[in-house]
Amino acid sequence: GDSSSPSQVISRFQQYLQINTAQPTPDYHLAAEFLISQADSISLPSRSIEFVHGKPLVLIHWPGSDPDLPSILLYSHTDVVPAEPHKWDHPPFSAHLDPSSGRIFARGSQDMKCVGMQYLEAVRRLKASGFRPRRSVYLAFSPDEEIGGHDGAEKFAYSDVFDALNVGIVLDEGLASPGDSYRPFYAERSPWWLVIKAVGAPGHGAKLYDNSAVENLLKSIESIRRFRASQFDLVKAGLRAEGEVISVNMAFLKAGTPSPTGFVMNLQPSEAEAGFDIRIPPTADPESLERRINEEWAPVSRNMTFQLGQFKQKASVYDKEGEPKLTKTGSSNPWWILLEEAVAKADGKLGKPEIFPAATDSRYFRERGLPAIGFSPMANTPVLLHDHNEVLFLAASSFIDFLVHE
Ligand SMILES: CSCC[C@H](NC=O)C(=O)O
Ligand SMILES: [Zn+2]
Ligand SMILES: [Zn+2]
Repeated sequence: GDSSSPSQVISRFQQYLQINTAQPTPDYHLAAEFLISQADSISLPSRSIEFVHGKPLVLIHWPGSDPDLPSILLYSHTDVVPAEPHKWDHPPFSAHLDPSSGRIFARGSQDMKCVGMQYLEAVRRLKASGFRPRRSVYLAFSPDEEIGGHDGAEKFAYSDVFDALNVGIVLDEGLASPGDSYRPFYAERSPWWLVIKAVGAPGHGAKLYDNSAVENLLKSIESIRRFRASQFDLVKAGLRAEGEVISVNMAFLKAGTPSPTGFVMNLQPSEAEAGFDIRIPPTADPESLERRINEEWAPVSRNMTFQLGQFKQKASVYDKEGEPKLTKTGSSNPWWILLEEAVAKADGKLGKPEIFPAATDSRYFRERGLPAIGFSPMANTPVLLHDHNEVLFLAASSFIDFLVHE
């Protein structure tokens, strides 16, 4: 039948969702094969590029009538985070469609196979209507976002292939909106992965003494929790948005002396360690956080040391002058105006520009000085990315309407 009928659109979406591209062993080749077949079916040239062996990036080209103009890059990642199947109502790679509620259950339904498919379906529809864009449009489907993008977006953004595309604007992922307006993102927080370690004298489990490793670590944990609460309070009071505060969450806690039956109970361990996922908005002062870590969270005076991972990411959010890299919003950015107009034409509401709370591949494009807007059009939808029972509400998300209006 009509290749643009809703059931065909949904069935193609399901096919994409059924490809298991979960980290750490994503089936990138099957995904690439599927995406290339989609490009073929709308007669668009495509290629699969392996910046790193076994990790293809699929690049699809819709040539514009004025190819010298800066192009539009519709960007998405093909990998998804792992799922625990027994905790889902439907298997995470079944793409189960519940016909009564119009919900599709799948890992990647929100993050971000829905967006990748919307690009393709929008192009399919526009092309069938006879529309030809003035600027060239590129669709990039990239690997490894969920593990940092180093073998995907980062290599791509710094490649000759990318330079030759003469990209003027990048569209990438955002978040679903529990309310009825769609959420645009103009920046993102920077991840710092902090491990703090305390050492101290071991001793009898019955003895009260100062400076044990666990006591030293717990003092830090208390201080970190106070800071976390102060940030969270700003959000709860409505004074700051989620992306505007520093988040700190414990990722692991490690201490104890192993024994054949578990842990030695009457020995206070000589080492204790904890790991934290910290996210810093581009508007926060990284030096003051580093000071806090040095003086309060891992002070030498308490026999503590620390390690910070993902420091590379820091450079992506601040430029060489130390200024945060934010994509301009509102009337100072003609692309922003176009997005506002497109959403309005599709009878949608656009929310306030937000800072993305986690990391996306957009940072590599912003780092290259390009504007990048995070936009995953799903209104009236709970934010379920990385969660159990990740779902897309077919009726609530405008699915493919927006891009057709752009
Ligand atoms: C810093 S690499 C990890 C990227 C990941 N992105 C989405 O969840 C994140 O944890 O934000
Ligand atoms: Zn994502
Ligand atoms: Zn993700």
